[in-house]
Amino acid sequence: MNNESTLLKVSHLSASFHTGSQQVRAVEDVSLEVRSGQIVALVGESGSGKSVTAMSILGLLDPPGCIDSGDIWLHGHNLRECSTRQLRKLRGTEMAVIFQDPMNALNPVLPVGRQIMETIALHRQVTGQEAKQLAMKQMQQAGLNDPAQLFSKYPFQISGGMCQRVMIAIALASGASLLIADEPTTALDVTIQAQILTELDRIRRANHMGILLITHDLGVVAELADYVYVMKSGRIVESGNVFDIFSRPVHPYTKYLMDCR
Ligand SMILES: Nc1ncnc2c1ncn2[C@@H]1O[C@H](COP(=O)(O)OP(=O)(O)OP(=O)(O)O)[C@@H](O)[C@H]1O
Ligand code: NI
Repeated sequence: MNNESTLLKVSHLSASFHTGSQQVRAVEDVSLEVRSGQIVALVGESGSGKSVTAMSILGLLDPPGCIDSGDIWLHGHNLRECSTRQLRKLRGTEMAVIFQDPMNALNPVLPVGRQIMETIALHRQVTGQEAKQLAMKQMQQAGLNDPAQLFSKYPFQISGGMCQRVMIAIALASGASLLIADEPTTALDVTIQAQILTELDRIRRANHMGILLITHDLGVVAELADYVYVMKSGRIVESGNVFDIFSRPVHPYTKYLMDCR
């Protein structure tokens, strides 16, 4: 996996929240890399800055949050120099995101099949009929076995696990090479969690996607991740390939995390 190309490179990223006269640093000098086909885990206690890191990469960190310094490169794009409009375009084509709460991430008043079709129509010249066929194909790819039946359902009519699969289908339909998954299974039933994670593992192999996986669950990290970054109080305190991190954690905080398993 070492000779895979670097997809995402974050260097010396700092971000903070400005409220009144106060400035609170949420992310401090974070550097990380994701390669094609790799699952890279970002772990750490609640409030350590994992989501702020993810939102910064996605260009979705809204005021009072802001990036103070650092560089974010995706493919050849310097994301820090992109306009809001360019970033939105990249989110539909180069990078995709799935969140903890898939039901809220979807548009509540649009059938799920349409939402996948819209993504397809964004960057492919296809007829409505072709877009529909492609959407159904992506649904199948994301493990939704009866796409024809699901196509016209609204998000509230299907389960959380299915909503997350729809989000995955949208990510696949976008052709994104980077997927950012922020606690993608936390809100789901335990059995469904495993299925969704297996799905992520499968699509990174099949589609050669790079995945930045934010999770609290070290069991998941051990099973899926190739590389791990450990965050504490906004900083990366340890990183390494998953085998090294688990067999000989160096930083006391990493040891502590391991003991909490
Ligand atoms: N909307 C906000 N306003 C002010 N400060 C915020 C806001 N969101 C986050 N922060 C600050 O940023 C820090 C990092 O938050 P972040 O959401 O990245 O943590 P996290 O590692 O994702 O935690 P969790 O595991 O609970 O999701 C928080 O401790 C908090 O101080
Ligand atoms: Ni978070």
